[in-house]
Amino acid sequence: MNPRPFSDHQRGLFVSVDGPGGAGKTTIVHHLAQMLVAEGAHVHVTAEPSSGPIGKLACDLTETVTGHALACLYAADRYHHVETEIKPHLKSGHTVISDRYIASGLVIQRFDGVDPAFLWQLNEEAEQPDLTVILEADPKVIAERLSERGPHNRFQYTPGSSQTEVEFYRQATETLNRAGFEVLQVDCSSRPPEQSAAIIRNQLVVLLARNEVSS
Ligand SMILES: Nc1ncnc2c1ncn2[C@@H]1O[C@H](COP(=O)(O)OP(=O)(O)OP(=O)(O)O)[C@@H](O)[C@H]1O
Ligand SMILES: Cc1cn([C@H]2C[C@H](O)[C@@H](COP(=O)(O)O)O2)c(=O)[nH]c1=O
Repeated sequence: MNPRPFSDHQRGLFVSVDGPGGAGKTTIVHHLAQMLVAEGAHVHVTAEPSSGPIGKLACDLTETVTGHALACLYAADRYHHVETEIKPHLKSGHTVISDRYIASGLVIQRFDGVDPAFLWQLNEEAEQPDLTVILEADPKVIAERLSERGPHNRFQYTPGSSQTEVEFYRQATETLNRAGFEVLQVDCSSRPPEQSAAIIRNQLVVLLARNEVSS
């Protein structure tokens, strides 16, 4: 068994982490990055909305623009993010971890009533991650985490939003599975974030081993 599985690969792995508001995406991404760096990986942590021009615009407009227009803006940011930040880092051997990616695009704009089929059409040509992580959690647990931490955006203010979002993520996961994405569902209701990160890390080791066998 290779003791430093992440240290000697030409192209890095692309991992996305999505899930309902307050599930723990940012916290788990932080632990995962620390874990991979400790094992010799070059890691680039990124997020959506991206820090690029379209991401900044989307961020500025999220409270005032709704529905299809906002969905298009987030999808545009995603395609630009892939070309200008994600692919260049993958090419230089970084493992890229994105805090939110396609699954968020399939879920969040549904709160504004956008049809999931439209959201899929907008997003289906974006780069497929090597691993798409979907955090799952009991809606009651994440509603409590959200109220302790405080909501980050208008989608998290509505009572019952956690319950609705968990269901939207379930449907998005089905769509991604049907489209052939490598999806890992991690229930983070009662696990400490370090353990959720370790589950993701272990799946990446499996993927690296699989890639070695097939190359
Ligand atoms: N087991 C756990 N796993 C992850 N986060 C947890 C856990 N228990 C408590 N938390 C806390 O939940 C809160 C929400 O976490 P975080 O901000 O990482 O979520 P998020 O999914 O990135 O949220 P958002 O969608 O609003 O960006 C944080 O205060 C975090 O410390
Ligand atoms: C990727 C994506 C993001 N959003 C919105 C939702 C929030 O306003 C921010 C994300 O901030 P957080 O701290 O990670 O919760 O971006 C969106 O509406 N649609 C998307 O596809």
